[in-house]
Amino acid sequence: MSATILDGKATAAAIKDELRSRVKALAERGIVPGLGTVLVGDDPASHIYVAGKHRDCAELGIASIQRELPADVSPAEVDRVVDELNADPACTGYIVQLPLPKHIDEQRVLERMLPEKDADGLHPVNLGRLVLQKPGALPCTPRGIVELLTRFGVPIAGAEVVVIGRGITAGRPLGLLLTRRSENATVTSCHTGTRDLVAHTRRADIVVVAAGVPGLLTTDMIRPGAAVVDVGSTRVVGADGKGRMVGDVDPGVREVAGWLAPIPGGAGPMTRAMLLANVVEAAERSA
Ligand SMILES: Nc1nc2c(c(=O)[nH]1)N[C@@H](CN(C=O)c1ccc(C(=O)N[C@@H](CCC(=O)O)C(=O)O)cc1)CN2
Repeated sequence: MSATILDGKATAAAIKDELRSRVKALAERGIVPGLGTVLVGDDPASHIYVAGKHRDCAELGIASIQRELPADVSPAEVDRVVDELNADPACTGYIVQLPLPKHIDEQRVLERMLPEKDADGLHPVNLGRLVLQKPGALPCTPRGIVELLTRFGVPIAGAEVVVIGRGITAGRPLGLLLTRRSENATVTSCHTGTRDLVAHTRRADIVVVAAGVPGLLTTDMIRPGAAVVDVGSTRVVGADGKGRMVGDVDPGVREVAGWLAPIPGGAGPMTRAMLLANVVEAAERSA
């Protein structure tokens, strides 16, 4: 039996429709949310993601503020741009696209942002709020995964969830989100160095893979009927010389899993939709 596909593209489109009316309601009160982006360097994937974020904003009637900086920018210049967005009243929320070039300290830049303008939920204050189960912006990929599972009726409360990968944008905050009282899952945080990884994944009701290792999760590693969410995406060049994205989940898993959020078309589009939700919610809160 083939898995039910957790269609992130269609779900993100439905969420955008829901947000459109909320942006309209804000506009009727004279409030236009404005999303800022800070993009440093020439990483082609980052350029594509940021362009997608601004396309989404244009579709919904959210204003866009774009700041692009060269790969060899000085830390002081990045600080200056962050300070500028912190002070700009037209920018109601913004993100710093990750990863940053090696010579820029990511954590220092995130900490310089005003927590109330952090549209990505990656500022330490917002991550602390997540730990404390207080309201605040949530990281977009974890929020999108929980939303996707919920909308497709995948049981989360009481579920055994294994998250492979502990990065700051996906794996680590996802574990925190799923163990909140409102989600109530039991989470095991694994990584590529976990001893006997398969013993963990085989017990799980839900497996989320965000390790960036193509094909890491194979058919024999999951319980038949489990839900699987692919988050890791790696660009590879095929025999035809063309580039394409591959996930951390082996294609055979589709035949064993009960549900599958694939790459592409699963968690990625939900990440974009949740950024919009964070921006709209922040504007509603400030109104
Ligand atoms: N500041 C942030 N940086 C990064 C984040 C983030 O949430 N905040 N997440 C990722 C990149 N990202 C958004 O920023 C992102 C990644 C992937 C997708 C997506 O829709 N992917 C497609 C496939 C795309 C392709 O084929 O090229 C999919 O899965 O269908 C959206 C957003 C790291 N940095």
